[in-house]
Amino acid sequence: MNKELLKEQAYINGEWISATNTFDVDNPFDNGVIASVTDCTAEHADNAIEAASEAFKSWSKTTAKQRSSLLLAWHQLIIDNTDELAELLTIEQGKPLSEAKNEILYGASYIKWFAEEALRINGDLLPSPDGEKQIQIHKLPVGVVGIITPWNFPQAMIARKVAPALAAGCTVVIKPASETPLSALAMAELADRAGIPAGVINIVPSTSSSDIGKALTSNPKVRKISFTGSTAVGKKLIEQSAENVQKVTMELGGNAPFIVFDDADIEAATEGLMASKFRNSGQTCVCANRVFVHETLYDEFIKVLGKKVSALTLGNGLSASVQITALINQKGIDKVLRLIKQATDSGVEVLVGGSLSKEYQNIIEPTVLSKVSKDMEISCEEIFGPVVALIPFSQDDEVIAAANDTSAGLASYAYTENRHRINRLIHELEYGMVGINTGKLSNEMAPFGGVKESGMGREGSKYGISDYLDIKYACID
Ligand SMILES: NC(=O)C1=CN([C@@H]2O[C@H](COP(=O)(O)OP(=O)(O)OC[C@H]3O[C@@H](n4cnc5c(N)ncnc54)[C@H](OP(=O)(O)O)[C@@H]3O)[C@@H](O)[C@H]2O)C=CC1
Ligand SMILES: O=C(O)[C@H](O)CS(=O)(=O)O
Repeated sequence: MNKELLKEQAYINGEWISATNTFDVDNPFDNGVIASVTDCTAEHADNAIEAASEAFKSWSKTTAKQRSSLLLAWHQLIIDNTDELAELLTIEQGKPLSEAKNEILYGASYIKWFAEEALRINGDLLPSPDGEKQIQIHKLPVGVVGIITPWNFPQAMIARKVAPALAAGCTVVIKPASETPLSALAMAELADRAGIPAGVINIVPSTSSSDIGKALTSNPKVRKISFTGSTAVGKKLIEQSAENVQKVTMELGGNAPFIVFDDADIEAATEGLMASKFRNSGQTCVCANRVFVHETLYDEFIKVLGKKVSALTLGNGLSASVQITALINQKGIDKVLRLIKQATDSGVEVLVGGSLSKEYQNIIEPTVLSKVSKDMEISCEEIFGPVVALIPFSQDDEVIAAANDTSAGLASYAYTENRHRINRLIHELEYGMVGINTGKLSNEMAPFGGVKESGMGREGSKYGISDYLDIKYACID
């Protein structure tokens, strides 16, 4: 592997910084150690915040064109280094190389999108009630942004936050997941090569995540927190951010319903389910988590689906054509096996898979569970593994109520050709995103985000940059 982009130090104020302690990063497939990374403390975070605060003074005064061209230069370097970045991502996160390449391009698409959006941050000139004063509206960068990201998309989740932040004129301090810091550090190296000035992007890898989180939320110089991860941690960060009334963007856990109605095309619906469920071996917050299938299609559906799931290939993400790979760590494996066991102990039937692979220690077999009930733990928790939980249903009212019976509200999916039903689902499904006849929602031009306990704010699209801007109103007589 090309080691040029494998960085093991923190990146603060344009410098690569070592520390007394380091932590190991291992390959989820075989638990082999691939790097030893600087283990930052709260003091490093404080230094990074100071650097970002100082850099903000000049970065926020650059022109939109200057920021746009630097983001485009960064985008191009990421594209030019896609293969190296993808290989690094696969060895630290585990996903198949083909998916890692897609993630690099997906993350890069946000950088290109917000390079363009930087040029469209427009204010307003409004009429005043008395017709005599001038009402000016200015959109200004919020300031230093604290960013905390998860291990499941270690490059794209950073790009999806840093791109709008920099486009708006903000500067950032990033704590990547300790499972997967290498992708973040490689992106910093390419940002440096692109000419993004020192202090604009700072990265503090750390195993002391709560200390770094407290350093970010307790410092009044940090004006915003952007987080993707579990709802539990998101709630803590929202609570902590209240101390300095920081803005927050939260992309939290999901529990996506995937509803197959009686008029659905079974071939299309099973294809959509495969795409939604097995991406990243089921470790995404928008994976189909509960699969409701109309009773009239149920037997045919499980036959078609079972064949496709049984054909999935398992192995090392670096091997071509592998589709299902290791889960991120033992904690993730234990959680999925616990949910499967609780379901089977309650009488649920295993149609495909159901246990740890006999050939690969950290891979769970792609699994299909039949006749799951909506009240089982596997229906109430985010599975985060390659497991399909099938729930039969008969009435529209019943399945919409069941789909909404969760504190999550991120992604939802339905397969039907009935226009009236589609209109009803779009209005009645309590989710930030609804996929109709598709299992793939995410792209840079759409507003990604949830409602209820799946978070707040939107990432991507023309809406994504407003989370990094303040509105200033000037009244001139
Ligand atoms: N919505 C989404 O996209 C995601 C949802 N999840 C959900 O979260 C569950 C747990 O996954 P996991 O990766 O452990 O997610 P976590 O929420 O635990 O971790 C996400 C990020 O938050 C950091 N973190 C953890 N605790 C704190 C804290 N107290 N203060 C500040 N930062 C903190 C982590 O650092 P550290 O490196 O120390 O863990 C990591 O960088 C998954 O099973 C899934 O249900 C997970 C990932 C993505
Ligand atoms: O955190 C996640 O799971 C990602 O946001 C999902 S996606 O944006 O890659 O679909």
